[in-house]
Amino acid sequence: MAANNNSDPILDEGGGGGVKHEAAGEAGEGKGGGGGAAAAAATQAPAAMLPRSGSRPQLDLSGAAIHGNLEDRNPTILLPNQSDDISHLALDIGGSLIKLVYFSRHAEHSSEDKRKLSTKRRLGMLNGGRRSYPVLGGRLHFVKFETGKLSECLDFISSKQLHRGGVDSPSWRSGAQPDNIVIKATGGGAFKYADLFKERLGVSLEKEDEMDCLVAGANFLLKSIRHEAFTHMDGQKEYVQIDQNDLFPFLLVNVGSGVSIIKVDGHGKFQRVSGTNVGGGTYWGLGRLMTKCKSFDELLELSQRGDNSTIDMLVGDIYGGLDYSKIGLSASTIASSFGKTISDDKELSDYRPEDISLSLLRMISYNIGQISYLNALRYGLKRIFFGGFFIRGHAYTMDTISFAVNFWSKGEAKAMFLRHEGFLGALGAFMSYEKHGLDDLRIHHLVERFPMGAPYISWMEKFVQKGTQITAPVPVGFPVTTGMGGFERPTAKGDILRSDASAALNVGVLHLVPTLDVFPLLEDPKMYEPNTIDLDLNEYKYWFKVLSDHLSDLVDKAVASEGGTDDAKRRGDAFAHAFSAHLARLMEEPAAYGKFGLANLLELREECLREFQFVDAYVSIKQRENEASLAVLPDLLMELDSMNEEARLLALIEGVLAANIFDWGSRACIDDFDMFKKRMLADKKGQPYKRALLFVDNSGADVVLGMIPLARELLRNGTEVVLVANSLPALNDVTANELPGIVAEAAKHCGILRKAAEAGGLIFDAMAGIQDDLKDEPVSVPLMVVENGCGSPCIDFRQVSSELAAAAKDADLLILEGMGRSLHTNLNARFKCDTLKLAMVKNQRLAEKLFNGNIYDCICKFEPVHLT
Ligand SMILES: CC(C)(COP(=O)(O)O)[C@@H](O)C(=O)NCCC(=O)O
Ligand SMILES: [Mn+2]
Repeated sequence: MAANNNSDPILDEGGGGGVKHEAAGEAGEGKGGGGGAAAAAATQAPAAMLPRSGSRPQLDLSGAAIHGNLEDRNPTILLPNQSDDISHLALDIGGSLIKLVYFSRHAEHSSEDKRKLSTKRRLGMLNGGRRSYPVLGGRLHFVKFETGKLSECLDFISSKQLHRGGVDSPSWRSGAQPDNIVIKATGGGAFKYADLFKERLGVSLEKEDEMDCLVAGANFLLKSIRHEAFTHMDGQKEYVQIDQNDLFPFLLVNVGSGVSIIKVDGHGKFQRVSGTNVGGGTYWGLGRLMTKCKSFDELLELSQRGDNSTIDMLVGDIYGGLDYSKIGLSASTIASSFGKTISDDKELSDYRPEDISLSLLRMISYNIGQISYLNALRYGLKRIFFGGFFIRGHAYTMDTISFAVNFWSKGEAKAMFLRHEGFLGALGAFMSYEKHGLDDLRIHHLVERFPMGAPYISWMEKFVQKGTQITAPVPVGFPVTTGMGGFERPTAKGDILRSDASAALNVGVLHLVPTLDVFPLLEDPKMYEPNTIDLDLNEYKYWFKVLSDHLSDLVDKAVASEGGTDDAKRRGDAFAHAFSAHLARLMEEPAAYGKFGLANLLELREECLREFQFVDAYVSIKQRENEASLAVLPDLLMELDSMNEEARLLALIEGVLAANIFDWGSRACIDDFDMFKKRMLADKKGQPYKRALLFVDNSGADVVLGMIPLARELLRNGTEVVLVANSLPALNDVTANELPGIVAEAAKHCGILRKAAEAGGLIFDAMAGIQDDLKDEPVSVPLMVVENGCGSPCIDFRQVSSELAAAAKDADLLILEGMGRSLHTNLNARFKCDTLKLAMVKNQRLAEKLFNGNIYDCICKFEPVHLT
């Protein structure tokens, strides 16, 4: 074991073997050992600040100027000399693997039509008359290659022109030659392969210190990604909520080819306190010699069928099958790794490769766990984060390390793992660019997506090549024999190595969306959890079945929405495969993509459709239903107007529920209508709500005959109404783009709606001439439309559009409608203003589970603030 001295051998080449590159979110099998010279001499590096050196590609800030009002929260910054599509690439070239992190710019070029501009102005978002401009918006991609296959990596960079700012950059289009391009790189390979990069790509590698990068990467992940760190004990993965104010100090253990142990005290403040030369490279190297395995993952896979008791000398072997309980050791505890082989009269070939692999894995994992714990003890640290590609998301490895930390610390210290385990160094190198744009990012600006399409080859090529192979394997169970001091066999669930397709899917693409905000009316954003029910394995199984059962119908609709062409059919097929693979992967390991609730699952389906270029699967169905509903709206409005106020309010609420598919025979399982009525009609007569945000759900009857008449009633009472709709299509939900057209049609039959829509800038003709002058008093309170920032049937209030956040500032009533927004999510969410949740329960199981009720029951849940 390496101690904390300067004599650790420097580990470098871990060897290659195995298959091609792997990209986050694409099919591809990761092979090879851990990262570079991380276990190099355990020098007592002084606390260091991460250096920031300038190099290209970077933002060209020359001539930068703020336009508009200097007091704006997000003032427009114009960079006249900056090309639109910038891209950064950073590398961590380790002994076994090359890790790439690259950024692609995807600025939101959303059209700023008259309606949007008018709404933004009314919401106070356009002080100074210019819209705010996202200074940074784009995607962070994570890709890895084997160091032994460096030329594949170079081909990848070259094919995507990552070294020149991406395929979309103007310099690439104009065929300009790169001159003096510098790419940030860390790991030993940054030195070793510098000439090759210059020769093949014409770029210089600017070396960044490996430890600096590891720490910067880990700190970024722990600060910015909600579900990054998790514990793994006895097969159970549990995500840990990191308190930003109580993160430091911690111990960071990076298990690459070798192991670095770093005490982290803050951003840029750390000390490499130890290391060990017994790491991933050791496991892979010894394993390869002893088993003839061709790849790291093959070796790891072998271990899962292994029985180490044929090789390791156990306490029971020494004590005649008994525990040595006086010192807390069970009979199954390993007394001496490989100890049994000394007394056997056997050759290497007499041992099963499976058993050898498991003995090796246990020996090395325990050793890493133990050394880490001793260093934690040395500095009084309770939290140890493990990273590096040795871990490989492998459940048994994590369980073994956790066991060692827990066992030796008697439960005092906690082992935690990072989902982006292998990318710490590359991320840190990325962050060493002078302008990487990540500094100001907050958790709510990042959305992780799990695309199936590869960045390397197009999804179409991939599916043509791989066809139905893109499925996840069926998990296999192992006997559980956990005992005092250890467990004999791999017991962790999900310890099956994922197949080619799914292994790559643990880390998604990080979308950086600076326009997202936390909804300001959330009572306690830190405690907020959007999902109403926790998906345990049974719930997962149930919803997987629901989604699988709906899949072929959805594919039919999606294909029809694109004209039923051959291309659409192929994409439909590919979508079905991809989504099924996601489901299979999650079924195998529900926590694979982070903490994943029903809302995430429903959103994944929509994202997957979008990935396969289905813009709006329900487009024609929505249109048909809108037209049919608009045709009966005048009669409904007439009927409502003939009622007294009290009867009308009841009819309106019932109408919303009915249109959300209401069965008249059903009962209300939560019925706060009287309380709502009291507030609306009796309590504060003459004191109407100032502004109501109505979160609308489905197209057709739901919005036209349900929510719009309810909005009209509020407007009639003098309440400003903001209709909040999806930014992107999801099922048959109405979108913010579609709503103004629907409102304009509805307004043809109703003066209240017309005046309010004019005042809110939804109808322009009648406003011609006075539109741009806000000094003119509108004749009615306004009716506005804002997008919610979502493309899902549910809503996560931690990440909403800045438009919605602005609209919320003056709101004193929220109405959440539909199952997705008020039942699957937000049923238990508390807000800072009165809230009405309206939904029809369209699922028997949920009705029973949540309310002991029945399908088609309704909820009308009113939560006035003064009662909370
Ligand atoms: C499909 C939905 C998520 C759509 O959300 P909604 O429009 O109801 O808000 C929801 O209606 C639902 O979960 N329905 C149950 C589907 C089923 O049990 O088959
Ligand atoms: Mn819906």
